[in-house]
Amino acid sequence: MSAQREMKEKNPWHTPVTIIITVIGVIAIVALVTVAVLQNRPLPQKYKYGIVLDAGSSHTALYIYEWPAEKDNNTGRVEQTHSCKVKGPGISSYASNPLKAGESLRECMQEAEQRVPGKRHHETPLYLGATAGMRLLNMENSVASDKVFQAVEEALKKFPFSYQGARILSGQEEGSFGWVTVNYLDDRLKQGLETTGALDLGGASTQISFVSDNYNGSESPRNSVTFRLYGNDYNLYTHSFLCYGKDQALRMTLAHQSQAGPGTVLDPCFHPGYTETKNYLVLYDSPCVSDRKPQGAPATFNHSGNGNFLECQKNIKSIFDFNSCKYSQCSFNGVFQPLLQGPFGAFSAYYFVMNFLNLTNTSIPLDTVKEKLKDYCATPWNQIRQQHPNIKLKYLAEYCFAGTYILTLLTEGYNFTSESYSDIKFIEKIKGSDAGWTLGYMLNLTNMIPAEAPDSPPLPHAGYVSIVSIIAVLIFILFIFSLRPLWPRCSKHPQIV
Ligand SMILES: Nc1ccn([C@@H]2O[C@H](COP(=O)(O)OP(=O)(O)OP(=O)(O)O)[C@@H](O)[C@H]2O)c(=O)n1
Ligand SMILES: [Ca+2]
Repeated sequence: MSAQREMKEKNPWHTPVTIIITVIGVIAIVALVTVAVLQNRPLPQKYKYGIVLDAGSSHTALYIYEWPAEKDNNTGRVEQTHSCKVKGPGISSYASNPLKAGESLRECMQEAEQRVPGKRHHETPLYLGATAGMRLLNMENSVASDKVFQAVEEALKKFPFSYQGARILSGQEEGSFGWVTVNYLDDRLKQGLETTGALDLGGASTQISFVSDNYNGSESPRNSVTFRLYGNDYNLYTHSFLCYGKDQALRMTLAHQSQAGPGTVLDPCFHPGYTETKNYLVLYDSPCVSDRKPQGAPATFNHSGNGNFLECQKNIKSIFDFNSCKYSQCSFNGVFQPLLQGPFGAFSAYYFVMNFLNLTNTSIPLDTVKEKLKDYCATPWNQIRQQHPNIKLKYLAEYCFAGTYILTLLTEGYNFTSESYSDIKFIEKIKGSDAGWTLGYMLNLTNMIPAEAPDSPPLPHAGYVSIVSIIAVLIFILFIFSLRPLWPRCSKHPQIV
């Protein structure tokens, strides 16, 4: 018994000095780590907001973007939190009743008022950008387009946001901001990775934008846009084809066919059994076709389908000029285009159409895609209607044309081949945000992408805390060892006295 007590008394860790040192040391480490954690804890997130209205030719959509308030220009953090599709047609369709254009936006704007926290309203920038529909209206009747903008402006100013103006985007802006959006959302800009090209198909115009190594902008300066983003220089090729959006391309194809003579148009791009009476005035009411209006045409014509993919493709090709090119290489209509390069994201109507047709998988060989489309076009209209009772008839009737147009534009127009077709991805959203020009437009106008790479802390928060803790423990152990002379002597084999 007494020998055991002796051993206990001689245990060096049980001397008062070491116990006090240990307690003080533990308290010091806990204090140090707590201070480090508290000091560096991310502050409770506060968000800022931005609103962009995309006034397209076929419809207007409102997008709300959100980003952490303290990280305005710190990369890849802006996200779309809400979108609202305005009921009715695009604002350019209200040329004869501009007030209605303003009114049409009210519902989505009220939704935005609900979605953005009240105390942020006054500092939330609100932009409206109009694209090809307003470009065409402006060409046709600039007084009418000014009136539409006036009405839209008055309607938007009634809301508590920071209204930043409504304007028509140039084709270059539309194309290049779409490219910025896609590459920003994919985190390609910040990391200086190979970029993704952008293909946007709207109702009235279409854009192609990509970076190509063999293009420095000198051959066709009007197709060149340069950006310096996060310390990298980009020389972007971009072109917008006015009138080559899905709806205007359909008009041009129809106009081409109706030149054969008034009466009935038997259209291979529409399903067998499809038949509608259409108005010549409506068909030719666009600067894209107005010069082709036949003389002395009757008021209406009968538009019927016979569903033939190859014939449809032939008709569609007739709206492209593949012959004139004063550059080293062209896409079509004498427009310069450098060699295609890299992956491409194809969005808007590219996605709507190919998604409907179940053809978004581009690893399917192009020939198989064409076969499937051929079968789809040949399917009787009655059967199509029965299979898709919930799809808007106007869209439904046009998917055969639209699919054929998309393949023709990509392969004959932009020169994608059976091989490079698989470089295209049909996309709707990237990480929850819609692909389109709106996000890139807002990032640009709010200076949210810095020209130079931002300074970032060398370590993430968790790494920092771990390193501080490990170092603190090491210092403590060293401290204990430095006190060795104070340790009471201990012997390995305590002797029984
Ligand atoms: N589910 C849908 C939705 C739209 N569309 C078609 O897609 C085109 C509209 O594409 P969008 O990108 O919305 O065009 P806008 O932005 O309105 O037009 P633009 O960019 O030319 O101004 C229209 O032809 C419309 O018929 C479709 O086929 N299926
Ligand atoms: Ca568009």
